Amino acid sequence: MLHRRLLQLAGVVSGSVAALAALGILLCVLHVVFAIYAGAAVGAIVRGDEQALPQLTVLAGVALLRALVVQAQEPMATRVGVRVRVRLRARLLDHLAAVPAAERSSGRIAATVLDGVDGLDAYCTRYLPQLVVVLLVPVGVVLLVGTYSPRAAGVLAVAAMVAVLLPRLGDLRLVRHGRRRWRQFEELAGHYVEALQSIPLLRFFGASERVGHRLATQAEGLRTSTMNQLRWSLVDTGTGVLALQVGTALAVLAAISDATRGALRPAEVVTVLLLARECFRPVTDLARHWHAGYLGLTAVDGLDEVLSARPAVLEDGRRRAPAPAPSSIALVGTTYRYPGTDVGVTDVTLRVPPGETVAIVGASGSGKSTLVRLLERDIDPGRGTVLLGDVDLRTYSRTARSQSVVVVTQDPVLFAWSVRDNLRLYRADATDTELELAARAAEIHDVLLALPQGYATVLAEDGAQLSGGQRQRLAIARALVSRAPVLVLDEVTSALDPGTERRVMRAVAGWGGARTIVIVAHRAGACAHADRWFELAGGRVVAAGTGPPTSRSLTGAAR
Ligand SMILES: Nc1ncnc2c1ncn2[C@@H]1O[C@H](COP(=O)(O)OP(=O)(O)OP(=O)(O)O)[C@@H](O)[C@H]1O
Repeated sequence: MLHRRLLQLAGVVSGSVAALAALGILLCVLHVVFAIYAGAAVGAIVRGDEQALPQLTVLAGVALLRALVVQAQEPMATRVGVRVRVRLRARLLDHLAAVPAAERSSGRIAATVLDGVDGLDAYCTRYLPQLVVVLLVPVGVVLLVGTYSPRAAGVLAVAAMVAVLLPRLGDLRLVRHGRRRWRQFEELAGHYVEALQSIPLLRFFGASERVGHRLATQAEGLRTSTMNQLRWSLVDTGTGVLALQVGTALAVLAAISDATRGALRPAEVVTVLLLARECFRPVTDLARHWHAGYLGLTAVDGLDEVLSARPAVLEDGRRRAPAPAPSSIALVGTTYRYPGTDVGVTDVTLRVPPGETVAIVGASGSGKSTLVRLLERDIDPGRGTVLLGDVDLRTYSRTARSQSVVVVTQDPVLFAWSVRDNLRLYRADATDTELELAARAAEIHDVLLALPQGYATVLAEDGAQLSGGQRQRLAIARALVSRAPVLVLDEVTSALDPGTERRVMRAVAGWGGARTIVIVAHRAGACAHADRWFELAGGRVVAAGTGPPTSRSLTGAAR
């Protein structure tokens, strides 16, 4: 079954498929030559003819060649498969990078990027070349058998058509239901990942049993639909195999009856038998490859969904140099609405002069995080502009932007790398001394030293062996190591006690002498060093002032 969209997705190289098909056809030709010589050799042996020896030598040669072709087929298919997978995964990951984190589901994406792409590989490198072989070889073999026994050829032709076409009737149904099964699989994968990531939380709230039951019900649904699929698929394969066995038996019977009438030499019955097998071998191989490649067909919707996901920002900025330090950052008449809603931020204008520290305060849901997402260009404003160093943020390339603006959130991502490598995320060339200075400023140095291998300790996934406050301080140190002229700190001290919060933020303000700092905070301790402040409410700037935010604006924020 050909699927145009799947071929486009794989960017499948027709030359590679043709080469794989050519090897398949060559293998069949060798089988046919073997069948012809085997019949002749049997005849010669029965007659006691001295021709038997050269014919047996040819047979040995053909068998050797066949082994060589089989040896060449597998590595070639693997190479083409690797190309298809690498190319498609690169496209998928490129698209995913542009999709805002909030709109991604890790489990579903993992299912598509891993299993879906693997299925596509099997479809392109196994099923498609074999389809070409099936379209050509059985026809050729039937014509050849016709030169020995037209009746046997007639039987073979009918049986081959049944073996090829009958299962294809069920294929459409299989693919339709397979796509539904794939959806179930993606959803289950998504829920599994979500549950795995929150096991401690689920236990804490006593919800693990409930979630376990829900997953079990979903898994049972997937099992039922998989078994249904398998049943249909077995019927498919069964009809094909039946046609094949009956066809071979009838063809041989027809050849034997020709031989008894003297229309065929007895040894040639052996040739017809071997050729009949060769007529059906590509068909059984196709059925085998269909089952491997069928996953790719069912995953097409998931692959399409990732590739057609609308990127939140169009990355076409050409400015390659990061903004100079210090740089201003500003929002000018900026409005952003979340798709399908009327919430976000409205007509926000605020300017953070070079080297200044500005605090953004506001009640929960007032638009602070939305503003941060605009500053890091996770989203683009519907109206207005974000300016970095008086230049539109959109004109910076992704790399230049990430070297210019570093955002730290209250729940930072840490990698299962060594502490040192985590600290060097933004600057691979930072020296050990620079790492230590930043860690001391963020008051995390002693904690890191106390780890089993100090700074060389490899963190657990997402820094799981650290407390919330320690993770936040490590992320602050990491941001300090960077040379980004703008730091955006989004409630980065929410897990620290008031004393530590004050000290760390004082060190950050002192450290960032030439840096522009935007602090999003609910507490006075986090913004005690601010040069000016803005208060948001309902997505708009409702108050502003110089110095740290007033307790009134902070209390308003806490309301
Ligand atoms: N992905 C989203 N899709 C739709 N609406 C959203 C999304 N994220 C935020 N919102 C809405 O946009 C508004 C502003 O949210 P935002 O997260 O910016 O507030 P916030 O001030 O950062 O809140 P908090 O202090 O609780 O983090 C809220 O009404 C929120 O419900």
